[in-house]
Amino acid sequence: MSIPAGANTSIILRLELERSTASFGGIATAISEAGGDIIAIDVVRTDKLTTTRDLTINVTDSKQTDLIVELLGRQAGVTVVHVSDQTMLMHLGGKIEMNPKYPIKNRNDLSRVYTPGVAQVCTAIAEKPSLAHQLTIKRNTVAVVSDGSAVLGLGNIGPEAAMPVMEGKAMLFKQMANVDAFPICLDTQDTEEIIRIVKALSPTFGGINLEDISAPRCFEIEERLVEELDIPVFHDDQHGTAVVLLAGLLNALKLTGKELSACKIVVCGLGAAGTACAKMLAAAGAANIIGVDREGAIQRGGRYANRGWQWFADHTNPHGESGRLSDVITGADVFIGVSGPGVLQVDDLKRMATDPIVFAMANPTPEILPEEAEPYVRVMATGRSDYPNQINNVLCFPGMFRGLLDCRAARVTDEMKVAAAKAIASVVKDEELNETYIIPSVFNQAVAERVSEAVIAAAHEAGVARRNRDKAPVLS
Ligand SMILES: NC(=O)c1ccc[n+]([C@@H]2O[C@H](COP(=O)([O-])OP(=O)(O)OC[C@H]3O[C@@H](n4cnc5c(N)ncnc54)[C@H](O)[C@@H]3O)[C@@H](O)[C@H]2O)c1
Ligand SMILES: O=C(O)C[C@H](O)C(=O)O
Ligand SMILES: [Mg+2]
Repeated sequence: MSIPAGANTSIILRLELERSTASFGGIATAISEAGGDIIAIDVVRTDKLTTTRDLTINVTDSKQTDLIVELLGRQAGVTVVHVSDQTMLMHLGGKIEMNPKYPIKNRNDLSRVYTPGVAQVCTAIAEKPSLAHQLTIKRNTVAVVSDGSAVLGLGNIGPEAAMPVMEGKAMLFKQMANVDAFPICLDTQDTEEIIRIVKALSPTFGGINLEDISAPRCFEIEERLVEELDIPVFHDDQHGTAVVLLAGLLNALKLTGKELSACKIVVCGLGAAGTACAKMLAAAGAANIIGVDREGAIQRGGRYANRGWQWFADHTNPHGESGRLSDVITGADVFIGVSGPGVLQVDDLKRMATDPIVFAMANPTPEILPEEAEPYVRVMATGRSDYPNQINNVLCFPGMFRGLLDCRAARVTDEMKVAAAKAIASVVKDEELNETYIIPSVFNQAVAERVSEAVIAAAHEAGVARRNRDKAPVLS
């Protein structure tokens, strides 16, 4: 079992201790020497010779766990019976389940929810398919679709391994915005096949949230589905990320007093998230964006087979800067990382402009760890929940879909995204704004509410809303 660096999880160690030889003081010292923090001790059983205890210990990564087990193994009279991880335990059997809205208590109920009564509802929908929005789960249900090709920053780990992330997204949809979301991980990474399957699934759903599908395939998949379906399709890693990034950056710039249009912004990792973030920043007025991927900076005027990179060649790097990240970071006001772990070094930070803003958003491990970066940056954010400024698309997708479903929007427009970004930014009041509070907490219920209201207003303005909010559902 591998726990990513800085994951800060808890493990439970079951220890069998020989009463005559084991020293609890020695055990506690060994754990603390390894960097672990004991937070609970439970006695499981005792007999004349031995005592068995469960120790709950906070650890930061697998190496710490391994060291604890090794040091305890050296203690006289101590046997490590097993190690379990609380994060793994929370995933036993998956994280979500389906529940009926009503109990079926008698034959009368049965004949309404099922045969024969249900036939009346089926016939009504067959005569008027749009009634599916009122008489089925379509009204409040979103498919979270992944092919497992770009799961967090873990890469192409396949559909089964993607499921825990998609289940987590479904939990967040429900908790933040009361949207019923269902994880669907596909055993194909073929663009045409994904489009065909999602189209075939669409009658069940009121919206499609594409998740963790790698660039550049994700661009074509989303575009075609938007064109060919009459329900909203939203690639979260592109647009959700871009929305939240813009919200955080607008607030961070208020602190540094710099104008977006005057900032040099380096975007590192030009995949789904990086391309969408750069497009959003350009639309908001950024004029000096430089995109960097593994091979270095994208050159203005260059030709690239990757259509995301071609956008960078056509629209960014106005001064023709070249080289690797460590070259183009010189003089940058803002670093946006959506690439992978450890890409940014402390020396790079030292070459940035005054009051640097660093959003190291790769998950689960950021481009630079906050504790390394903090002394050299003015505003720091990561994508993770264990850091105060969490720039994560969870601040967008629940409220975005709540709004889309409520007004039955046909699609997501650029205006809706900008409105969502401003709504998120507005939750942090100017008088509250500071270096460790540029973006609201994901637990702030006002976020999803404000995002959905902003999305509904923008949908009506753009003429893509198909349901007036104040209207009661009509059945004919
Ligand atoms: N915080 C958030 O809300 C959020 C949202 C979306 C994605 N992300 C993170 O962003 C990262 C990318 O996600 P994606 O969906 O865009 O994936 P993707 O596969 O579409 O793109 C990743 C890109 O990063 C590049 N890259 C990887 N390592 C690099 C390195 N060392 N230097 C330069 N470029 C590098 C790849 O070549 C690729 O172009 C992941 O770590 C993901 O977890 C964070
Ligand atoms: O899943 C997350 O936490 C954010 C984002 O969708 C990612 O892929 O990293
Ligand atoms: Mg994602």
